[in-house]
Amino acid sequence: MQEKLPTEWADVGITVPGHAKGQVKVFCPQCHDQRRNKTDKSLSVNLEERVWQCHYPPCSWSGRLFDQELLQQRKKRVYTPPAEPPPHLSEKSKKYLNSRSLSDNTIRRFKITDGMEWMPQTEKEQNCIRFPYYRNEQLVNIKYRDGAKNFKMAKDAELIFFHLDAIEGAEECVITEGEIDCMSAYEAGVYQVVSVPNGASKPGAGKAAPKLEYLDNCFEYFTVMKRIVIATDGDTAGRSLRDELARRLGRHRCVYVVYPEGTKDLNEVLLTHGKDRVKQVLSEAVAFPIEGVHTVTDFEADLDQLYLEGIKRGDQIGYPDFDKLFSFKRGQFTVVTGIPNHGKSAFLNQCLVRLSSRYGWKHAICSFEHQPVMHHAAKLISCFLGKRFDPSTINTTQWAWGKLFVDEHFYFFNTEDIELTVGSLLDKAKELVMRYGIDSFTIDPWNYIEFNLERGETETMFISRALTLITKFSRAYDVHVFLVAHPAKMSKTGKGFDIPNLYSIAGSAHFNNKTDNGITVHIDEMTGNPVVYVQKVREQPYTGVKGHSIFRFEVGTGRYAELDTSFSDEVPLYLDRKGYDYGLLADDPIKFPQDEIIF
Ligand SMILES: Nc1ncnc2c1ncn2[C@@H]1O[C@H](COP(=O)(O)OP(=O)(O)OP(=O)(O)O)[C@@H](O)[C@H]1O
Repeated sequence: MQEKLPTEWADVGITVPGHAKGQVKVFCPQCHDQRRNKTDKSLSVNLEERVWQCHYPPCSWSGRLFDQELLQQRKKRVYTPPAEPPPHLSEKSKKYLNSRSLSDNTIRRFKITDGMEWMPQTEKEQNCIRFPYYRNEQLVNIKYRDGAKNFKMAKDAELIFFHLDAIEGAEECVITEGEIDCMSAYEAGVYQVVSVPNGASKPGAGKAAPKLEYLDNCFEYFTVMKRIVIATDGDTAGRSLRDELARRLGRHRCVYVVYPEGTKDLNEVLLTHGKDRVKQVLSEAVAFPIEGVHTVTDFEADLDQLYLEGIKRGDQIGYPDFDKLFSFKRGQFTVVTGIPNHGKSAFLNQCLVRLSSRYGWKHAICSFEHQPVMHHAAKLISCFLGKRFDPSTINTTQWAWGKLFVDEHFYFFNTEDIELTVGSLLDKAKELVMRYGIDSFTIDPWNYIEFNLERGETETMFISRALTLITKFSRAYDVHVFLVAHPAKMSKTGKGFDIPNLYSIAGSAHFNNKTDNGITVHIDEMTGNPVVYVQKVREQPYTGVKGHSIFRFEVGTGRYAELDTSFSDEVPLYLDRKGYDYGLLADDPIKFPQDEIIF
């Protein structure tokens, strides 16, 4: 089925006056023909947000336009390489590069040129240095940088590493945070060096980890690599990029640069201390702590950052009560338990959907309960859209949107095809970290895992070993692992089944001792409401605290709403400007000022 997501007003039959700005009222193409009041412009159109809503209640048609560029980039991956720029470099730009200790030879080697270019930041043409990006000697992209350090990449061009051809077939390389640092390493005689194309974005609360689209596009260049020296800047943003690069490329083969006092990147080292020191700094790069014994010196910079910024709360999924109890952090291990059919998987689905729609989390799911995986995808689409899975409730536009959303954020294991030991599931998850940068991994449920007991090992000993492996994986790969586990048979009192906790899980008390967090989903038999109990929080009170939150469950959509709040029946329409660039914020209904409603 080839649906087209609307990108122009004409695609949805809306006519807006050419000069219109802000918010306008127009005839609704869905209901105007059937209306008796032909003068009623019942459709409110917000031209900036690119959303609309009909205020004639029987119609209530609403929707949003999609960003053509975003869709092209994301779905079709159609890129347009820029034209080869003229080989001109002004004396002024050359002087600037020379002043950064870059020789004419290096400037020529990297084919640096300059020329006038329209810059969105200043809204005028500026003289810009052009850093060309090649793959197989073909120009793929250009970075333009003006004198005030504003930069932009070529329009619709593919994001790849700068100087990529230099690492083809290499077993060792250096990755820098900018072109000048990359050229500085080259200047110092380190030739297998590349730079990320768009620096490091400043991390912030509620902001997703840096998205390394360029790594997805160049992944094969790193498959044979044995040692990767990460030379991002020594500031907070640079460290965050460093950590994500190492997570994606595998910490075991990555080392990172520690800069001499008073410098924060390779170019500063070159300027201040010269070429030999650049080489020395790169050769003395230190390993990421994976396991073993550490001293404060090993992680001093990160510790200082913790001191300055404090321990951060994790990502909150947007339920006011539940958010006070619990937040989600990568690198942790959470067990979800509850009596069969009380909604463990359903609640987890809802959490995963919200973590994606709010923060862009990507999830790998090994679910034995949800097979074939297509059915699971359908449930997630329903939950995301807040619509029953039925063509009469989900129109083709919403359907296309839902598919795009699940396609971008979920990777499903086909449980028929894989060995079901903890080791092999984690190996598969490691692959997905490196290939797609997954943020969470769900195993649902535990009792399908094969117990491959070692000689003399009891079931309890095996569980302990398996949970240790999972914890190590979550820490080393900075992935939140969700493990759904059933309780042993629960006893029943007059008020219904007892509420299970981590000690109730069949097999071992290790489920309590060896996990970071424990959540129970339990239907209160007196009220029928699902109640979510946060039973254990390792990082109390930072990640959360113990307590419970009462929900309602919408069977048709699989959505949860807190007790006194309503289910949003709107397709999420908002463009989230707060940081996450996918532009979807589920459950936020479109808002128009009430006083503008005209019937
Ligand atoms: N609170 C609820 N009210 C009504 N139906 C529910 C509720 N919670 C879940 N369900 C439905 O019950 C079925 C089982 O839910 P789910 O798989 O999430 O439960 P579970 O606790 O994970 O069960 P199991 O232990 O068997 O895997 C699903 O069809 C789901 O839609």
